[in-house]
Amino acid sequence: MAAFFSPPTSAAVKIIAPPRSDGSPALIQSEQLQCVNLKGWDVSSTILRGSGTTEVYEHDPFNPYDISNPNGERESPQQMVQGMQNLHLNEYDTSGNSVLNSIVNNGGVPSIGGMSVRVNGYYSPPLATFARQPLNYHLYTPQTYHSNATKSDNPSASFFMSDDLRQDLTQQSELTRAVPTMTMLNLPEELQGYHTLVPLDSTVAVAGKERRPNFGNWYSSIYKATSATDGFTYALRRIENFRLLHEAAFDVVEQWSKIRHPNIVTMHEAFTSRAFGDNCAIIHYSSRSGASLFHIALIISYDYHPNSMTLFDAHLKLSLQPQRPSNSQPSSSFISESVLWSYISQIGSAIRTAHGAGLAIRLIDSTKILITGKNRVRLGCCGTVDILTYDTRQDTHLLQQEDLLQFGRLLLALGCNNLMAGNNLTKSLENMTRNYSADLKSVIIYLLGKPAPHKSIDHLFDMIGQRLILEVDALEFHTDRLEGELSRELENGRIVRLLCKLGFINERPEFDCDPRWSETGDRYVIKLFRDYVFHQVDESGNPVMNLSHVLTCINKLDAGSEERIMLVSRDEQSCLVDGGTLDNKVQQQWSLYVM
Ligand SMILES: Nc1ncnc2c1ncn2[C@@H]1O[C@H](COP(=O)(O)OP(=O)(O)OP(=O)(O)O)[C@@H](O)[C@H]1O
Repeated sequence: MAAFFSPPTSAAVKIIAPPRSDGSPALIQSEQLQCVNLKGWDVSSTILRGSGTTEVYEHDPFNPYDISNPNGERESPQQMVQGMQNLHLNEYDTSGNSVLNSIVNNGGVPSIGGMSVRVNGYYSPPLATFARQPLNYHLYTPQTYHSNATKSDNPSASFFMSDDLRQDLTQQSELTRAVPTMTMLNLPEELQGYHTLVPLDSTVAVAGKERRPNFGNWYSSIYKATSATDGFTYALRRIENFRLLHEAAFDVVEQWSKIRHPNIVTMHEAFTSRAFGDNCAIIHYSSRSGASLFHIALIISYDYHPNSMTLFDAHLKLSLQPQRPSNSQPSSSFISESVLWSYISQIGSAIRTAHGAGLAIRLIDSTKILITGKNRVRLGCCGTVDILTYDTRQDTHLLQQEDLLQFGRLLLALGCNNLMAGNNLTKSLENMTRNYSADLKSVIIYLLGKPAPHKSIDHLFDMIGQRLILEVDALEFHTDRLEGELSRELENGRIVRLLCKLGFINERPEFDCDPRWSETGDRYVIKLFRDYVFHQVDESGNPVMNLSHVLTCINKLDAGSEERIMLVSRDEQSCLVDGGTLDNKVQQQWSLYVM
């Protein structure tokens, strides 16, 4: 609990009566005090102002913050400042002098980070348990990232993460929690510890649609599934009618699952299953039982990246569509050079890691590379071909050379916006010359060159070093942006915590009949504050639903703003002006009843 909620703040409680109609300070009579029913207030530090200022100290034995003695006597301001000597307002300051220094430097008025803070006896010696006060926590985190959202467009927008990021994250979270619909029948309920299977491939989801082998000669499909073991969501690739002749084919799983790379979709495990009841019977040979008939599927589990799309879908699909009428929008457009360089460095880096581990990707294809964020790509099914072709083992060096060729073909297809670009190399390279730099063309020519001992992915990185610097810069800008977004959410977390505290305190049903509860003391002010924030009405009596007002009020409350607000009782018979002390009241009430 303590990790989530902040300790008391140091602002003093101050109640100031509204001025008279002629502007002169109000005189508070004892009858008026009765009218707002001060019984039960924490008045130990209450200052009532007006002509003939009255100070009232009433000891509350149940209030841990009340520092007055039972006779109602309290410390003088000098004693209070002396009490401060034991304090560290900044809990991270180990010098022991931070508060004293700030008092001295501010002419006797304590200040933190340039802001004056009012000090009362809450921090005096009898309450040593409240000595550590991380007040910095209550200061605003300034926005560090300047987004396009301007306050004038929508004042509350600056409090929240940007719309595009929120939309992305919401969609991802929604897709992660998606459950199968009625049209997704015939899926196993349980599959070796995975459940709630949802097809990710449209060809599986649409029943009766004609299918073609889509993974070499195999039929493949992919499902989102939840693991019963760890509760995480995974992508299960299913290769239909797979014949596992050697258990050793799965050895490669161990190698691939160890590879953690930001541009490789991590493999977790592989197994065979009959749960799908694959409709082609196959012969399964086992040395112990001999040949047998099984309907078996190979299942490989990978990290699930919600809302991802393949490079093919993103860039090449439209180019395959029949020509549209001339007056319609162009069906495809060329990828910008910077995006292509970004793909080169990301995919190149993934290949480099795999080759460094003695592995080969073996399938660098636009339909198997996922875009999982803005220009963020990941190789999607590393290791699957290794399992499928275990029986026809090949030299790793040759396979790695083949990776480079496939990489070159992919770049050519993306650059020419044509899946078949590799079929006419000369024309495709001419195309590239027209649209892209000579450097890019050289990279593609290098990758498409004949396999040779010196040809390697490392050499490719020697060629593109300069471009990598730009990629690193772009990544760092992106990190800055995300950190900026995160700092906004930090503020929102703070607001939610405060709202939770208000919710816990306001109108607790168990005290409903107790007049000393919500209609008295700090609770009453907190209740009126809640009305002030949420239940205002306009001149026509319609509710004011102004989110900015709510956020501003809650932020001011949390920061202990000195601003004074008029709180009016529901019967409009009494009103209070609170001078920025609500944060203490909320904290005290919260601590009294919850901690
Ligand atoms: N690990 C994954 N996490 C999340 N989604 C994935 C993952 N792997 C694939 N997908 C999604 O599943 C869909 C189908 O993937 P698949 O590999 O079958 O490619 P495809 O586009 O259907 O190609 P093909 O025409 O060869 O079937 C793709 O749109 C892809 O975005």
